[in-house]
Amino acid sequence: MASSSGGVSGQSRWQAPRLTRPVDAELAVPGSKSLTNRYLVLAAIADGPCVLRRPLHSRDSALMISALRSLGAVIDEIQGDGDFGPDLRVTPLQGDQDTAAVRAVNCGLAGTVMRFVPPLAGLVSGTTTFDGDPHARRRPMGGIIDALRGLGITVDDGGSGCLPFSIEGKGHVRGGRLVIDASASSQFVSALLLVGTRFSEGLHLEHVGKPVPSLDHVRMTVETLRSLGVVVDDSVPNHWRVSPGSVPAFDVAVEPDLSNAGPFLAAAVVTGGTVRVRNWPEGTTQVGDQWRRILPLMGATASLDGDTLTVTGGASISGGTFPDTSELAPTVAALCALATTPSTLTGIAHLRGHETDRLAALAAEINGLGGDVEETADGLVIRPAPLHGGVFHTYEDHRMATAGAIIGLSVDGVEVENIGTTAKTMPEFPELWASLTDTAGSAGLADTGARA
Ligand SMILES: O=C(O)C1=C[C@@H](OP(=O)(O)O)[C@@H](O)[C@H](O)C1
Ligand SMILES: C=C(OP(=O)(O)O)C(=O)O
Repeated sequence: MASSSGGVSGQSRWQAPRLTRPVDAELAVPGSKSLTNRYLVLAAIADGPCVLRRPLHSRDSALMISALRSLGAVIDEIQGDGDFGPDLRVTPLQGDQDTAAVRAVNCGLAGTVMRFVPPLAGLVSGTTTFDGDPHARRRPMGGIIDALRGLGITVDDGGSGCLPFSIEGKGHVRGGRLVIDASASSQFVSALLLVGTRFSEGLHLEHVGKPVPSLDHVRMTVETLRSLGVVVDDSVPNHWRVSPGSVPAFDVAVEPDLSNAGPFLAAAVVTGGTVRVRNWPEGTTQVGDQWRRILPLMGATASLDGDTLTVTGGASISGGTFPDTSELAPTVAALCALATTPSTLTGIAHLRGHETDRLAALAAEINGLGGDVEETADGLVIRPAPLHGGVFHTYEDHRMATAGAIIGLSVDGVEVENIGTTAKTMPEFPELWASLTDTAGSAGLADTGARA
């Protein structure tokens, strides 16, 4: 298990395994980042101790655990049956924190920590400071800072609208009606909904502005709350009403991270092979379930038999139009860079505020390997072009690193900078990728003749 909450690792280069034969592999992937960090926040405000089974253990979950501990939650590792680390028992925040102490939260580069924890800190008496990695200071935070002020919580951000900032919690929040602009990140909405039931008047949140991106993640928040008995009304677009109440103690199994299954499924598409992912949920709110729809558009087949998703690549990769791919976009873009026909990715302007400006990064790195990628106002146009080897820079972005690995499967000599950045949500990536690529016999960098 990797649970480092420290800084990012060094900028070493990793030779992406190059394959000339189809993969044939079966694997399980670690728990969902989005579900793990939602359940952790909800457990911290629950009525009694909660258990998370098969949670994610990664930098983002470790940062969330540290943040919740600093606010007063007790989080213990307990024995479980997962392949990727222990289960977690969470004893919620008590009302008796030391209000004189200043608590410091390191958000790293985790959107879920920098957006989900501040509203929770507003419910705790005393000062909490928030900061993160250098790039975290450039990620959008305005919706959260404005919301906290709208809720009567004092925030000192030095006028920046970004990290770092400090919050003076009063130990209670009245709540009620609140209007925000969540066009930069769905996480602004999720953050407020997650704790809204603990506001004495609940929460009536309204979004005004350009559309909320990554709406699947808001639906995940709403369904997660409902599954625990919290009453949420989302029947009117851009309005969410959370009834005042409490979160009953819970014991949940965390689904595998279906977004992080993407690069492995992509390996089947790139090599014309087959990849089976175990423990695929029958019903889920994860955006990664979209792989079952997206990969067939690229010429693959995808079938869910019991709890195993099987993807088999076709004779070549077809490009297409891919709207609103959210956090799947870097994986989709990597596949499009290897496709035989052009592709357009739309509805992802907000990716400029992710771990890095993902539109600029994908265009620069794919073009650096000879690709033909153009940035548009809200996405990318990717045209077929013969790719060559080179360094694929990753900008501390786990999904850039996995995008480089996907391209490296069929392009000689791709070196991915800082593969360790995958520890943000999947520290096991290099080892799982090695086991996957071994199934086809890694052909080495000098080999030629891959299908794609
Ligand atoms: O709530 C969540 O767990 C997430 C919401 C999305 O954020 P944005 O709305 O900022 O894209 C997504 O991209 C991120 O990876 C996880
Ligand atoms: C955008 C992402 O992460 P974060 O939760 O840090 O926003 C992501 O994982 O693709």
